[in-house]
Amino acid sequence: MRVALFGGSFDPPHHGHLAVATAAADAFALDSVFFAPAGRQPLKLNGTVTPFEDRLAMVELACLEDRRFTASKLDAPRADGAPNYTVETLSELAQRMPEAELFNLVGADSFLGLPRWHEPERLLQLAEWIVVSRPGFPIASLSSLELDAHQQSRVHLLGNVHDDTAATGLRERLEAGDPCIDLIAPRVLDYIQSHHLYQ
Ligand SMILES: Nc1ncnc2c1ncn2[C@@H]1O[C@H](COP(=O)(O)OP(=O)(O)OP(=O)(O)O)[C@@H](O)[C@H]1O
Ligand SMILES: O=C(O)c1ccc[n+]([C@@H]2O[C@H](COP(=O)([O-])O)[C@@H](O)[C@H]2O)c1
Repeated sequence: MRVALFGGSFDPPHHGHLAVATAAADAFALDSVFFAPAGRQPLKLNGTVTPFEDRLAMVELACLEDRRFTASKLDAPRADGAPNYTVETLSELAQRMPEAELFNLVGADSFLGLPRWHEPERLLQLAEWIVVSRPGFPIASLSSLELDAHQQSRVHLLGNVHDDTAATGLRERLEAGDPCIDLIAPRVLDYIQSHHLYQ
């Protein structure tokens, strides 16, 4: 089994997320991509616009778009209110699936923040990383991270995604009454409308 963890706020899940997961699954022959909404993102402790339960429900609907995609509660809010550190999430996944080849899937913008993540060296040991291009965050800029040769061998760059969808812009457009039909999966859009999110 080749399995990727794909963490994010998913507020809401959008076309960019699906493009990233599809490109990674195709290029790396992934059997499963686990979309894991973050309960408390360690670098965004002020929280998300939308409660975890709604983000998880939207991710479950978005994951119906491809049979390789699965919604995961691995990053559900912790009982003690602690942040969801990816190093802990990947360790948990490795324990649950000891036979799996593990990948961590991120966009180039997230990867540029790696030095500020909890235990970056261990993060690169626990999984191979798939880093996907995002407009405005050129793959070339990733060389500024100064990884050693072994770490570099654990990081795979995927430069064929050019999708400029971002959740922040979508939230603004939804709030203004634009349904963003081409950028959000129809089932997710139905959920947003029936639960009066982003109004
Ligand atoms: N259009 C995109 N292209 C490439 N990667 C993306 C894209 N959208 C999101 N990602 C990646 O998906 C993961 C989860 O992203 P997240 O849920 O925070 O969405 P976002 O659109 O970046 O949200 P926001 O605008 O609120 O910051 C991150 O690793 C991010 O880099
Ligand atoms: O573990 C950390 O220190 C850490 C720091 C920043 C981001 N992350 C995770 O990276 C994923 C993408 O986050 P973001 O906000 O960059 O889209 C999400 O699952 C976060 O929980 C994790």
